[in-house]
Amino acid sequence: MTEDEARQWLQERFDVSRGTWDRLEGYVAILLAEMERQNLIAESTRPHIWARHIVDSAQLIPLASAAGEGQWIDLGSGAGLPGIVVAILTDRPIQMVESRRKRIDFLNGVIDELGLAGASVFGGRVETVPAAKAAIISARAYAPLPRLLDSAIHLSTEKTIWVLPKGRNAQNELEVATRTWQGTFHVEHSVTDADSAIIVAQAVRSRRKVRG
Ligand SMILES: C[S@@+](CC[C@H](N)C(=O)[O-])C[C@H]1O[C@@H](n2cnc3c(N)ncnc32)[C@H](O)[C@@H]1O
Repeated sequence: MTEDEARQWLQERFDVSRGTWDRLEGYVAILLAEMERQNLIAESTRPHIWARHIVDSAQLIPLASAAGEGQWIDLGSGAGLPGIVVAILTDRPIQMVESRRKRIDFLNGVIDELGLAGASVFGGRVETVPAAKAAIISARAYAPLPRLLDSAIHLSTEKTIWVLPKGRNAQNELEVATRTWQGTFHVEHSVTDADSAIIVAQAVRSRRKVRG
């Protein structure tokens, strides 16, 4: 996908208004400027930021469209991917979880600068976020699936839709995870990278028996 195709994809999928384009472009500019201070995205992806990061994040939104009302929680948000993109393109309240101080400050700065009223940051480890009932949970390049589920199951209910972009390892990670986790899992193709996949899951629960 070229950068032009990426913008076109966004326009067609989200019917992006002028104000929303301004925010997306504002976010890209802030992110690239911050790269002088911290390494937020791989240097090699800089010229392809719209396809590799903005669309790569935005494609999660339609995959979670069946979710009920409630919060979207994004684990290990880092640069704000997909959290900030979701906050710009949807009205859903979103909480980004990030443990590194410099990244927490960056995310809060983006929220302030772009006026993203529905977005907030939990500065700390995912494992320490108070129990919640997220409508949607996302995690991009945060942790392998078994560890990801272990760390965040307390933020979910049976209704939560999990949207989890993965590289080539999606099928392997799924096989390992389903030894200890059950639920409805399926794998979607990524629109930005033929080799990548997105695991979409619901009704995730542990197979481990609770001892009486
Ligand atoms: C490889 S980066 C990916 C960032 C972003 N999601 C993206 O796709 O560009 C992983 C991020 O997860 C954060 N992280 C890792 N383990 C975490 C944990 N247990 N709790 C909160 N954040 C965590 C790291 O600080 C880092 O910013």
